[in-house]
Amino acid sequence: MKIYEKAPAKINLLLDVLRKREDGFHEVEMIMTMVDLSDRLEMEELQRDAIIISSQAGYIPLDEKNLAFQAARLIKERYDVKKGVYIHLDKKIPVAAGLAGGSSDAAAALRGLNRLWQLGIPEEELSLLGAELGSDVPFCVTGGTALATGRGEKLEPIENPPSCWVVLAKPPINVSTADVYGRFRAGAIEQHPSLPRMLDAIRAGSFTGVCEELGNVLEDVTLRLYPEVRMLKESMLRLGADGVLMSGSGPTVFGLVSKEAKLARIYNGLRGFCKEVYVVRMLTSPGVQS
Ligand SMILES: C[C@@](CO)(OP(=O)(O)O)[C@H](O)COP(=O)(O)OP(=O)(O)OC[C@H]1O[C@@H](n2ccc(N)nc2=O)[C@H](O)[C@@H]1O
Ligand SMILES: Nc1ncnc2c1ncn2[C@@H]1O[C@H](COP(=O)(O)OP(=O)(O)O)[C@@H](O)[C@H]1O
Repeated sequence: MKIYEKAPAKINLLLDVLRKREDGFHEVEMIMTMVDLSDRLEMEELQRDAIIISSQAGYIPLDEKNLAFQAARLIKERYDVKKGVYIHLDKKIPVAAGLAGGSSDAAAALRGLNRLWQLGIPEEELSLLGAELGSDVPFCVTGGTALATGRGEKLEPIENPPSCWVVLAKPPINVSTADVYGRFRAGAIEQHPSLPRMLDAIRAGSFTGVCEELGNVLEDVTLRLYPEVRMLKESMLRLGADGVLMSGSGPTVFGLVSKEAKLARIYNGLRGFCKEVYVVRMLTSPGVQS
């Protein structure tokens, strides 16, 4: 039997870092939501005890470093599954981009293998398993829109933000999440984003409010290291995006746009100097709906 599972990219509408913890991770407050730019996983049961990963993308690991491999190994070990699986990853999400592509693949593998092997694992338990693979994996398991705290694994579902267009642009640099957190200095942040105001804007369904409250303290590190990310933000705003922010640790910049008529100008303007530009919708169907 073959099954398919979609693995959408996430964006952080708000990302605040509160402090560094004893375990080396950072305590965060984030508002995360999904966008309609997705990898697709094809999963097929193998009678022999093996995990085999393939992908059309030449630039990701296909061995045990692959997060989908790690998800399959974890679920097999934890639920004593003797069968194997062949997973093909059709990658569309740019890698090491701040869009949680690897984490979403891991989450999709957990959801898919739960179905393929008929394990009946409840979503909360899948989410806990996901936390063993990475801080962003639990959110990718549940999807929707959520307030994420702790190191990102504690989730509270919230209403979806007002639906809009999302323009994503990834400059040709690879950013390491560990490196960005490693360079982050809380004392250097002059103004933290306001979580209560962002939550109010989302609850009120105010697109303008959401655009005004966008904020990510990790920009302080990544924009200093890579001035081209700052330039990209400025260009997107100049071209007419309503609100602009870097996603996660970067380097992808996203622009929220309410009017379809503005998209061509923004896309064409960005494509003049940035090869990877995507125009997608915010994914507002799953999760809690206002
Ligand atoms: C910044 C964010 C925002 O959503 O996303 P990305 O830019 O990676 O997409 C996340 O916090 C990234 O989550 P994720 O990519 O799952 O990170 P993990 O694999 O758990 O951790 C990678 C490394 O980042 C650092 N890390 C991660 C999360 C956190 N709350 N504090 C940290 O200090 C640690 O050094 C850790 O070793
Ligand atoms: N299935 C996967 N897809 C993409 N990257 C993966 C995958 N499995 C492991 N990786 C590795 O994870 C790292 C981070 O990738 P990704 O999740 O795309 O970035 P980010 O956390 O910035 O959104 C990359 O260095 C990549 O080699």
